[in-house]
Amino acid sequence: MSNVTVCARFRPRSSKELRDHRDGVCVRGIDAETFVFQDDKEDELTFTLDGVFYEDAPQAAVYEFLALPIMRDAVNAINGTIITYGQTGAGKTYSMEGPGIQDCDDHNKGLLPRVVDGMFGQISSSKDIANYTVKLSMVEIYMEKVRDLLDLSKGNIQIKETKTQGILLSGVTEVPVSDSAEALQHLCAGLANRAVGETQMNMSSSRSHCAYLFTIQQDSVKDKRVKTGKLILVDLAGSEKADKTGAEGRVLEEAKTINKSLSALGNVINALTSGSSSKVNHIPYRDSKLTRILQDALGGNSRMALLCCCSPSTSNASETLSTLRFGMRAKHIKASPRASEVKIARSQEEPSSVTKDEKCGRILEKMKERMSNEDIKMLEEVLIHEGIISSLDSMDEVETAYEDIVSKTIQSLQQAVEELQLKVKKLETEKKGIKEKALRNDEPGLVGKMSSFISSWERSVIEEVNEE
Ligand SMILES: Nc1ncnc2c1ncn2[C@@H]1O[C@H](COP(=O)(O)OP(=O)(O)OP(=O)(O)O)[C@@H](O)[C@H]1O
Repeated sequence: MSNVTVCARFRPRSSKELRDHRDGVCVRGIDAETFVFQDDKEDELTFTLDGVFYEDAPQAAVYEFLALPIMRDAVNAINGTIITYGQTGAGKTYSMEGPGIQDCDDHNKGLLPRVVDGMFGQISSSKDIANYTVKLSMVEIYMEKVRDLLDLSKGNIQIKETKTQGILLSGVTEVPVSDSAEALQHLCAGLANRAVGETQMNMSSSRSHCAYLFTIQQDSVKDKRVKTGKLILVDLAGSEKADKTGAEGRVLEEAKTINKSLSALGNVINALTSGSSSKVNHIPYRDSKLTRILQDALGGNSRMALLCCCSPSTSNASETLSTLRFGMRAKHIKASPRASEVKIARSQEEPSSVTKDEKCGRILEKMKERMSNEDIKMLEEVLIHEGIISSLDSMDEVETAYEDIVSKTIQSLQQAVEELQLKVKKLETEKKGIKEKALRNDEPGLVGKMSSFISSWERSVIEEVNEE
């Protein structure tokens, strides 16, 4: 089990911060992993993360430590996710993209162009062992809608889940890219589309999440085996609290939606890190589009790196502290990424004797064995009503949704048992108290009456617990 890599990056102070808070720096570096942070009350807190990058850290250092190992694994079919998190203006986009995607000098290039260069570099040095196909998608999540940045006509991409491929963006544009220059060109086009959308919708990129998705498929030259790695880079919306932005009307609604999706991310991380291993812990991935897209990454089947971007200025100390706390929490997620399922290339595959209809039929049969027709109908209605699925076209969806319902049911039953156990404990304490009181009163016959009353009461409670 390897943990998520969590790093902090402090940008240089902006001219405004230098002007307004000349000496106000809330961070003192100790070494490459540890720093001391001074909060609003001037209390000193020591943080140790996997890495910390101070204001003079070059972009290359962030890439080599945080992204390079994940990129290498993705080319070897181990899924990876790299996320930048932090308040608006903390350096997320600078870290992710640099000052620009194309035509940027080598020194300032951000993680994204470096990942693209590194990925195609590695692919070209592995050409004798496998043929690679890389596909690129780019989406923006704004007000809980997923927009295709490579085709603006697709304004509401649906998220689906399949057993074999995990989370999928249904119908999203996937452009094949054969080298670094081609990939960067599409990324630039996507970013230009993002800017067009911003103007059309009168919004700012700091209020939406942007995800860059690479699918890297390798067909082994030797045995025609096919492996696929997914690499997702996410530049999150600003994490500042809605009330701090002083926003009103629609902008306030946007801020609340961003906060909702980022707190959904926090809740997922909390659920992943606080659940006892003996319990089936419900993870609320479905609470936001962001957590749903990141489900595979957060759920463990992916390597993950989180860059907590921070301002070093005292004026931003409280936001910086909440960014760092988020990072500390994420550090406790346990990840156990595995290489994607290996399958034989289609041309070599045995012709499948099972048609899709037959497969669906078998799944339905299996479900019918466990449930009555009425139950199945009710389940369908619940799934549609709860928005878990919109129709029952895909059997994969039905299966997943069924598992989701089962897991939710187990969780609520566990909760009910816990509540009943507490109730029993409370009643036992009360019983003890009543017994003691009766003994103290020492009335002939009363103790006998009380204890037979308590015994029958006890029996009825135990029966109630057993029934529930
Ligand atoms: N490490 C750094 N070195 C130099 N300049 C930086 C660094 N990080 C950020 N900056 C500068 O700080 C400003 C804000 O950074 P950036 O736009 O990346 O913030 P952000 O977190 O992406 O904000 P938003 O949420 O609005 O997108 C930019 O002018 C950027 O060039």
